[in-house]
Amino acid sequence: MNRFKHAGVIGAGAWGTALAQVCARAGLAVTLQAREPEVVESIAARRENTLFLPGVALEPEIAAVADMAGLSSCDLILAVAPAQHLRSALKALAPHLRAGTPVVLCAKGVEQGTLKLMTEVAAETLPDAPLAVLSGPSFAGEVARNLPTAVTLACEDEALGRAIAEAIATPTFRPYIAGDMIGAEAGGAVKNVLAIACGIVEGKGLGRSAHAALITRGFAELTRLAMALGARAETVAGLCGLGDLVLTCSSPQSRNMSVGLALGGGMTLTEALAGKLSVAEGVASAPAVRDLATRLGVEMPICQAVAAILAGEAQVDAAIAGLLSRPLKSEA
Ligand SMILES: NC(=O)c1ccc[n+]([C@@H]2O[C@H](COP(=O)([O-])OP(=O)(O)OC[C@H]3O[C@@H](n4cnc5c(N)ncnc54)[C@H](O)[C@@H]3O)[C@@H](O)[C@H]2O)c1
Ligand SMILES: O=P(O)(O)OC[C@H](O)CO
Repeated sequence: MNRFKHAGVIGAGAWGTALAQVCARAGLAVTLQAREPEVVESIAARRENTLFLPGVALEPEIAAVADMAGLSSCDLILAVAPAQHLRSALKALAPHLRAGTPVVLCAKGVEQGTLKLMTEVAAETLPDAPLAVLSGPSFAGEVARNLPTAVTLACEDEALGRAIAEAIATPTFRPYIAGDMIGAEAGGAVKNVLAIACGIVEGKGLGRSAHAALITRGFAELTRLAMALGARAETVAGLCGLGDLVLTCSSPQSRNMSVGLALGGGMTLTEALAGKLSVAEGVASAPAVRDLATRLGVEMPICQAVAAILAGEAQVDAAIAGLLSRPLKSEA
């Protein structure tokens, strides 16, 4: 029997809307909180999120609300606001959260300034809420259309992790349970920065060999940072780390890879982001990942190069030359 009956989803971007679809298909009542009035209106009037997930017919169980107060009767919350806005979203939720309600963190990023992971942000804003992390290779459009997807559902409380996974699983959406929340969130945050690098490689036409080298050496960076943060190696080798890195570095469907493609093709960052409503988390997380690596003494040359390019401190060609001319070293 499902322990949960009513899911509240914070953030009606593409991923929040896709996860609302998953929860509805899993048999839960769903309230989707949207920041934009036009999203609430389009879902109510047309059963479609015309702003962030156009063309997908939404399940009848999904109700959209503007105010966090609309989530007060939910017994499970999925927090899907972008990483840089998670703190303000959870602060707004706090007065309406029922005691003991688990909060599943679904954003992939590191908070700028504080350099905090999403679990740290949530622990500060909702100190009493049980937390879990949902992360893995999953394009919103594919999940919303019911294509097969597997993700990591990480929770320190194994029984709670299992209960959440059972509540949201469907025949096409398969959460694998893990105990390592840090590994799950570190993988998702760093892969976005690496996807920008992969986009640059593609945009510059550097070839499949360079692409494979970048994914592999990028994974080494991701693993080093995650381990320094306290993650377990087997978590980052799973769906939320390696799996998501492979997906995001392999398809222009990725917003992060698209930014890299534009930069590699000669656009400035401003040009690459112009007119985009959707979020490319790696752009905001790159400087935070770089600063976190410096603080922890972790070598992350690819992420550092991406941060320097995004900040206008390095040109693309010079950054690539810099990476290729690093002293030869042991692969391990
Ligand atoms: N789209 C995907 O395929 C996908 C898949 C997995 C994880 N994610 C992650 O989910 C998170 C949300 O991404 P998305 O794709 O749903 O977003 P999106 O790009 O589709 O939409 C942008 C979102 O940002 C919100 N937003 C903009 N300004 C804001 C502000 N000032 N305060 C609060 N919210 C604001 C909007 O309301 C909207 O929900 C990100 O961390 C992303 O990495 C996305
Ligand atoms: O479109 P992106 O680059 O934000 O990637 C979406 C998901 O994180 C892929 O798992």
